[in-house]
Amino acid sequence: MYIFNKMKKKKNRAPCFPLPPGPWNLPIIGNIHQLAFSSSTSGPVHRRLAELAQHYGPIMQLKLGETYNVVVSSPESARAFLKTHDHEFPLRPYMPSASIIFYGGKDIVFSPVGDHWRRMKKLCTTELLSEKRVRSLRPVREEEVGKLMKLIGGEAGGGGAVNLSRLLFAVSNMITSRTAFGTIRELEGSFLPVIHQIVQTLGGFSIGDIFPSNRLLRLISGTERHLKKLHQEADSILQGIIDEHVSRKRRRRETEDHDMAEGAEEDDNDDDDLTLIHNTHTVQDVFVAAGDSSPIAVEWTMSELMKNPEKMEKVQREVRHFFDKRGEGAVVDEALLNELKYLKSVVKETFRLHPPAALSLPREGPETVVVNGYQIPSRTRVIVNYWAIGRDPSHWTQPNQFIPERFLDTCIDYRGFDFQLLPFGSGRRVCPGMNYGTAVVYSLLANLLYRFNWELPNQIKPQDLDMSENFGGAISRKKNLYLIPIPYHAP
Ligand code: HEM
Repeated sequence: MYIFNKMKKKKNRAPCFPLPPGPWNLPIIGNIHQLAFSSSTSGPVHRRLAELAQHYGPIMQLKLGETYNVVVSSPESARAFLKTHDHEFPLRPYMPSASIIFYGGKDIVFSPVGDHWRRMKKLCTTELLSEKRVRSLRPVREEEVGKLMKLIGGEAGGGGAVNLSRLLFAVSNMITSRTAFGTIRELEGSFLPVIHQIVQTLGGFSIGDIFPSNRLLRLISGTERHLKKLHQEADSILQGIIDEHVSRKRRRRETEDHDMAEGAEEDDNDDDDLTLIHNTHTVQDVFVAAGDSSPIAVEWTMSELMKNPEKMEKVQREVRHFFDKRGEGAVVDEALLNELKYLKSVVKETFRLHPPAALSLPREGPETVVVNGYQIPSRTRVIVNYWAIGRDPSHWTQPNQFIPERFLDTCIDYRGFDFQLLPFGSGRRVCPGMNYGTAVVYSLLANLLYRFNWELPNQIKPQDLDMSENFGGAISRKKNLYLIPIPYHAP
């Protein structure tokens, strides 16, 4: 509060407006202790922030180390920051972890809104990840998901449990690999663990990120060394893949030129080449953003369905009835999944309860801004708690219960226009990978539900399934989900 008050005295201010309310803070550490030791429920940061917001309100100030933060926790306040005042918060704060890992913040995620960001985002939304492009990648998804179903079918013979979490992460990265490089890379052993660790560091609450000016702290705590190592590993693997890809393309072009010189017809079917991008920043963004979020969404959906067997039965009935009409054991045709209303509601309900990105990445404005009657000083980090918004009791009845039916008679969607459901964010920094991410989620789920029945191992009762969360850039299950597949329409 002391420093916030000091900021109030600065010249560039709106003196008639108060700062947002917030808990009292200690010198140096600020409110870190309130995040570390909250009163009732213990748990990851997004839960603690939601708990504090119940006391201090949906626009709440927090000082964390050297940083000034405003946490936004209701649909109305999210609308104010992400729509009305969106343009006034164009910057990303300096976060040493992101700067080390993401090439000094030159990528889409960490660069400020400006010409460079606009060019990259346009490339993503209109070309690389557009609806048309995502549709054209359907055969890749269907093939990889098909392989996974065969693998699970093979395992099912033994009657044991499969580590569904691990399989989902692996297949999602296979799909991304083929999408990005046009080929499958052996990623599981080397690259995926590095990407996974990178995602975990991106919560924005590491010691280095809340004391950004204190390099000594980063050196003593070893975080700088750890981050540099992660960056070097990811960069050298990516560079190797990209170099190999570029030379493969060059060789192909030379062969084509040679063939044409010999009189053969030009093969203009460049769609065969699914390659998206040729620079390490963007490729790393794609792997970090795409790699974890889609499998996490499927992992949570399967967990909720296992916990709620009657919902599982209902969604399986819908998927099976729909595809069985097309012949027993039919191919799960992705193009038709849009017609499955209950499956769609199940996915929305999972995004509401378990948004893979529980908190937005922080943004800040160069000027002091007044939002909903509060003064937000320049350079304050604005963090939106998407997790808390999805459970806001003034918008959702029985907010902590898994009730997909609530979406059957509404047109509330997750595309960023309904502020009570923001798993992909909203406004200018909305997720450009939404079409790609949801296509993978629907394809995986429909197949898992159509082809297998599922049981919990070790006589675990549905109500006892552990739903603990990990905190990081994406909120996955703390413990891997193990399930026993029972073939139904197994391939
Ligand atoms: C289920 C899947 C996904 C979910 C739930 C998700 C969620 C999000 C959210 C909430 C944001 C905004 C974060 C904020 O407010 O600061 C975001 C941003 C972003 N996402 Fe996704 N995402 C998913 C899949 C993907 C995929 C597949 C890609 C790329 C292939 C992707 C690329 C990005 C990028 C580049 C940004 C940064 C945009 C910017 O800062 O301008 N996402 N995502």
